[in-house]
Amino acid sequence: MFHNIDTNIDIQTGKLSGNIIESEKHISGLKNVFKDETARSQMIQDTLVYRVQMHKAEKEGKEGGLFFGTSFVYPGLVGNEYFMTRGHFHSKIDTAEYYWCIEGEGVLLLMNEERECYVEKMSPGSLHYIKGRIAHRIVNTGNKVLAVGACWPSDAGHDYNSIEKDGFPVRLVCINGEPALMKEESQEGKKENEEQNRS
Ligand SMILES: O=P(O)(O)OC[C@H]1O[C@](O)(CO)[C@@H](O)[C@@H]1O
Ligand SMILES: [Fe+2]
Repeated sequence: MFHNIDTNIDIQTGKLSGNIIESEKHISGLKNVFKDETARSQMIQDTLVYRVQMHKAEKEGKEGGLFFGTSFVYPGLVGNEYFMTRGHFHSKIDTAEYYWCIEGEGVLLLMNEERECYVEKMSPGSLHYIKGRIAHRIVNTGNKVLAVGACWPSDAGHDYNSIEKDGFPVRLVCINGEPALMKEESQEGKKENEEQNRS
């Protein structure tokens, strides 16, 4: 009658234990993700930037299944840019995802296929519905771990290619100890500037 539970979540910290899969991203695995690649390459390469824990779900990768996990983004900077996840669109582009902040302070950076960005503040209890066709990246702007729960269709997949190619045009940087949004110059703006410099 009673079904055995194979996994538990610590609801204070988001930590999963039991039947789980864990992965870690260190500074060494985040080449070209941050703006200041020189700063990244000069850091201690095994510095942990984020860890993801996921429940090993039965219908892994199959239509109809769900994934559930917690991402832990550690506090830190690469140059003046806050530690963050790589960010991705879903391979099955229309699939959505829920995020909720468990502890810490941060920003959810969102981007549509036209590379237009918007942000949502993350603080304990904030709930974030990420619609399909929206790339998402978690940024830790605080000084302790940022733990974020997530639930998404298990056949959604991760598309990192478009992010690797062009990145997000908005970055979260630390200016005078405070988080600030830094917008990358648009291609048109760049061209205009180059033309002005030439004349
Ligand atoms: O895959 P990224 O962009 O490195 O983000 C970290 C993780 O956060 C999640 O969105 C939720 O845990 C995973 O799908 C993803 O692997
Ligand atoms: Fe996702």
